[in-house]
Amino acid sequence: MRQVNVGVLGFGTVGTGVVRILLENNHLLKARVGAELNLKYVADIDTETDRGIRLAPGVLVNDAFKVVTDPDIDIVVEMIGGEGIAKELILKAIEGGKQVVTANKALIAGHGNTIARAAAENGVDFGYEASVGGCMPIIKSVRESLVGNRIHSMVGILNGTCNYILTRIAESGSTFAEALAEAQAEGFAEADPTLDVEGFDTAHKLAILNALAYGMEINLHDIYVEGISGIDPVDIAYAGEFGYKVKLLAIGKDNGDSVEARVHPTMIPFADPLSSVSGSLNAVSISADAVDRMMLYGRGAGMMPTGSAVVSDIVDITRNLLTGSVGRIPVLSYQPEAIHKIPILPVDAIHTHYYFRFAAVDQPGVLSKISGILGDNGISIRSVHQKGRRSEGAVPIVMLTHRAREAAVKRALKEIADLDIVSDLPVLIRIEDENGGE
Ligand SMILES: NC(=O)C1=CN([C@@H]2O[C@H](COP(=O)(O)OP(=O)(O)OC[C@H]3O[C@@H](n4cnc5c(N)ncnc54)[C@H](OP(=O)(O)O)[C@@H]3O)[C@@H](O)[C@H]2O)C=CC1
Ligand SMILES: N[C@@H](CC=O)C(=O)O
Ligand code: NA
Repeated sequence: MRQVNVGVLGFGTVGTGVVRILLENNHLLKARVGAELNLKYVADIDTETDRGIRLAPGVLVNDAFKVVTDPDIDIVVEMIGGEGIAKELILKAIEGGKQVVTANKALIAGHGNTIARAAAENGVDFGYEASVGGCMPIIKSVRESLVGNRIHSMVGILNGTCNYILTRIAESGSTFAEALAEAQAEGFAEADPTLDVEGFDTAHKLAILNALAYGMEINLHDIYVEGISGIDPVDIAYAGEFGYKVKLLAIGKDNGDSVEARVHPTMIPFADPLSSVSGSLNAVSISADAVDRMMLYGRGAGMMPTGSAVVSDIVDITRNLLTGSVGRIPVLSYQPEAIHKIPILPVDAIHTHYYFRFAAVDQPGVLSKISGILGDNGISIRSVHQKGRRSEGAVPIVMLTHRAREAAVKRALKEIADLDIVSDLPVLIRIEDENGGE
């Protein structure tokens, strides 16, 4: 039986999950793959910490470069993270003709075009299923299962940490800080958790999905990103009164000549299946011409779910090695010469529904002034709700709108914020609701 030598770089949360699956399910993998997946090296700068796994003598090393330059290594599994040494190691491995697997979405979102070109030039496979949606086979679905479809849109919950935090605030009354600390303790969060809570991790994943779905170069720079750190629990509570949940969504849509790409807290109706995705779970709803709608759901973060996706790439690549079919599936889903720069629609040009909350002085005429400004900017109000007094002298006024253009909304909110009768900056949360009226 052929032996395929695997070297794992980084023995942290995900690296440990990968090693556990490779060792504990070794017989199962052998029976399914028809090859021996031999864990030749695990490299980590910390070789002292006990990860609860017994490795054979000589397997644990502290120099990742020793692994990528070892002529016997067939597959390098980069589990270090970040855009520094990880990029150097991956490119060195590819240039040395090794197959590479990673879960590093920050690196792919920032340098995926270069890495994909290097992989094609060197005739190697580059697997990154774990980089989006953890264990959910979203990369495989877009690249392979939906290959015959024109994809209209992808709307997803792609960050386990944010979804965990929003769920804990809504359902257990936890504070933001408590919920984040729990997510970190579970191993969901990035080494720098601002990547999670400010929406950048979700944007990394959306940049990857848009490239795969639309044949565009990976473009992180033009994605509109707003995280959850500014979310006030009161808006989560009001959302519930209107039949909405607040989720951090990644939204990618084909608009013909351009692509919509945005990440922001969004209100979605209880009837939308995404609204019941809780905790660290992820889900993506895809709309495409042949399949109509398809949804994927599963654990988006954590040691074993993410490890599962990494092992699926190791196995795909091993099968390609065994059958001489490396390079069968283009790294970025399209043939390199068919990948183009496609513009991302500026967020000011989008049309959607909105939730606003104003802190207004409790006096006659306030409502008519606010609604007058909205009307002058062509924004049609769906409903208005005056809530109980929240702070001394200020009354929360909550409004839901029909579909409006973002540029007009921002202009109107600026005019309203400048009124003497309005204290605090108005709160804006976008709504994705097919039944929200035109
Ligand atoms: N955690 C999750 O649920 C998910 C993570 N990912 C991605 O997976 C990757 C790994 O994440 P995660 O496992 O959480 O991160 P961890 O921080 O838990 O693991 C990274 C490991 O790499 C080690 N390391 C750092 N520098 C080197 C080096 N030069 N050589 C060898 N080892 C090194 C770190 O050691 P030390 O701690 O001492 O610095 C640490 O043990 C990231 O790209 C992340 O974005 C993707 C999906 C889910
Ligand atoms: N930090 C990420 C890990 C998986 O990609 C998350 O919370 O989803
Ligand atoms: Na995945």
